[in-house]
Amino acid sequence: MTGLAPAPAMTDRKPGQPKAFIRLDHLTLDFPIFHGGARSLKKSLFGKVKRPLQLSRGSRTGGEVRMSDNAPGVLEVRAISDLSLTIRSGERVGLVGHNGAGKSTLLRVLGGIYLAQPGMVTVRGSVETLIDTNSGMNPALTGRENIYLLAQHKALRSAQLKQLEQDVEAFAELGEFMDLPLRLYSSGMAIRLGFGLATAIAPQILLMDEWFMAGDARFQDKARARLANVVDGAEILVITSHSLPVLEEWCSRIIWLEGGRVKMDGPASDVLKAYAEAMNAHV
Ligand SMILES: Nc1ncnc2c1ncn2[C@@H]1O[C@H](COP(=O)(O)OP(=O)(O)OP(=O)(O)O)[C@@H](O)[C@H]1O
Repeated sequence: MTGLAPAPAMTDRKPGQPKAFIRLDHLTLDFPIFHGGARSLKKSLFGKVKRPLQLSRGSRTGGEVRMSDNAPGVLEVRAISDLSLTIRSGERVGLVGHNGAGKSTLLRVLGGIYLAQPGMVTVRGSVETLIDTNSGMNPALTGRENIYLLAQHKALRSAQLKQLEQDVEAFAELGEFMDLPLRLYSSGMAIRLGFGLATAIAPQILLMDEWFMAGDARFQDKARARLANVVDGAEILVITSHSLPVLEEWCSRIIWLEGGRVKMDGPASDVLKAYAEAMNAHV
């Protein structure tokens, strides 16, 4: 079946380009809580104690709910807290942690979607962020026109454009819908195209959320084969997942986050073992 063919080894690397590199220095990221009932929310969260509670610290859900240091009276969720780490070319990194530990937020910071507040983020190399299969696509355009859009964005030459078009068309298997506007696609069809586009060109740094793999069972098999090819072509992989087998298979290093901080960072086998033990102890 044509759709099972892996992605071509197309990369966006230029000759002489330096190796990919990620460094975070003392990164903190707070989300202010803007809510109609913020006053009553504040009362119920903080009213029962004399000084502000660090509500979520040590618990297994969410970041720390706190009063803002900068905006008096404003509540915020501290999703990332004073985080420092370095990821080098060749590393395959998995992020684990409880719900609300900060995994997706960290991925978005690395992808430039969220800006660091205090702290410094250095990301060297081209980045592809596989978080949402719809991102970067224009629903008013046809599938084929969306392929041209990507080619334009990546400044591909015409031979590369042809290769990209053939590859995505074979993968997505959309038939005549390839020449119809995206807004007419079912969600599964849009995922096929979005996934095909997002995994057509291997970046230096690949950031991936586990939700990106969602889809029907047959599509998942195809997607895995294709993804493996793109991961091989990338210098750095950072993936968030709750699936330990997925992390075991894909990652050499695991960073375990808890309340926006690093709880453990090391070889995948060591960290996953400790993490699984901690999870079992909480059941
Ligand atoms: N856009 C946002 N606005 C406000 N708070 C947010 C936002 N995104 C995340 N948060 C908060 O930041 C904290 C970290 O969330 P994040 O989505 O990074 O966690 P996660 O580790 O990816 O969780 P999960 O495993 O449940 O997907 C949570 O407490 C969450 O409530």
